[in-house]
Amino acid sequence: MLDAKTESELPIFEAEGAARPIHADANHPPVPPARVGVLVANLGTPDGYDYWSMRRYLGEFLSDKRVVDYSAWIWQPLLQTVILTKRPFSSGAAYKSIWNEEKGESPLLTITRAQTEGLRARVAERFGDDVRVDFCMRYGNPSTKSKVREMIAAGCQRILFFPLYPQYAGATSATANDQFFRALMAEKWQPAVRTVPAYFDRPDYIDALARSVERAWGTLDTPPEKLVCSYHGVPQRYLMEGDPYHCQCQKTSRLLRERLGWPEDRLVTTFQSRFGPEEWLKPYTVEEVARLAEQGVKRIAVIAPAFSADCIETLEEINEEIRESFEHAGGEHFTYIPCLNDDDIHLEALTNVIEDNLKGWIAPE
Ligand SMILES: C=CC1=C(C)c2cc3[nH]c(cc4nc(cc5[nH]c(cc1n2)c(C)c5CCC(=O)O)C(CCC(=O)O)=C4C)c(C)c3C=C
Ligand SMILES: [Fe+2]
Ligand SMILES: [Fe+2]
Repeated sequence: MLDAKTESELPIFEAEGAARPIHADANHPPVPPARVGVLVANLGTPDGYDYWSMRRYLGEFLSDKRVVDYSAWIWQPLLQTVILTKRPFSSGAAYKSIWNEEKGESPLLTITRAQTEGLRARVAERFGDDVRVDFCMRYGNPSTKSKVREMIAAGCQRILFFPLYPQYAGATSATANDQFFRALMAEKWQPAVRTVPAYFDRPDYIDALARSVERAWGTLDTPPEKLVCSYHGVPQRYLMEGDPYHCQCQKTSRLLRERLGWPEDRLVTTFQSRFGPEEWLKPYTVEEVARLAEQGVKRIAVIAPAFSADCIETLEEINEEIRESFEHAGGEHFTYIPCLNDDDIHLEALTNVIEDNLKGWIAPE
């Protein structure tokens, strides 16, 4: 008979599938059957919109050097005294206006959970029960660390980590990956891992975006004159330092326009959510929609292709502040096109991304 130690070292993927579970005894911990994990990650969100929840969340977020890369000697005193004294109030009020009161959480969390449930069902259809799908957040809860730990405890000896950002940015995809690797540092049994790259140029993802535009157009008697593609901004300097986010946003817009069969001037690419005194990627959405209105454009639609789920930046900033800027400058009809969220066509595209990235680890049934 094999002793327990030898048995735990058995190859994990035997020809016929997962290894047998090993039950605990006094000299050995339990070892569940081997599985594959898919861990979806989004940005994060505060636990509440009160001052201290907001301060904790913004403090964690804005202390991330991938997000704000100033020297800690200069940045931390400013952050801890000025910014974290004021911003939790203004951001808290913005979160309050969009909060999912029924569930006691932000829309980003509600939608990310719904996306995960949809992905779990689709992945189970394609791969059976050997793949576990869950989600985590880069900042706040559920934390990346807690979910990595759960996956390992559930027997995931291979983990596919999937930051849900169509375009790569150091401030989003890279920091999510950093946090994933940090979580692995705390584990005795480190699984084999892969990270999913940006997926903005996949035809199935572009098709999902295009269909959401066509759906919005179908609900309107008169079509908008312009579609504004508003991406979350980053400092212009990050582009100059090699971050490809700007180029991937521009390409997303081009591919979307080509898929829609539109002329160049019907779609405008802009960047939103500027923070701090530095110059960010331009044109700024809030200024550009006002400029369009001043030039006589009466009807626009705005879509936010950098966000896989609606959140404060879309529901509050675009649909309230940016709408106001357009209307104040003389615009008459503003349509906000929701993010792809848990739409079937989006989840199908994301499941395809997962399937492609699981190749060589596990095959569809
Ligand atoms: C300060 C610098 C920031 C950079 C750089 C940045 C990049 C960036 N962010 C997203 C996606 C999201 N950001 C969200 C909220 C948010 N972002 C910043 C700052 C930067 N983001 C702040 C301070 C906040 C909090 C809200 C506020 O106080 O204004 C969110 C929404 C989270 C939610 O719970 O709803 C998302 C999503 C991308 C894609 C990106 C760069 C590519
Ligand atoms: Fe942001
Ligand atoms: Fe570029």
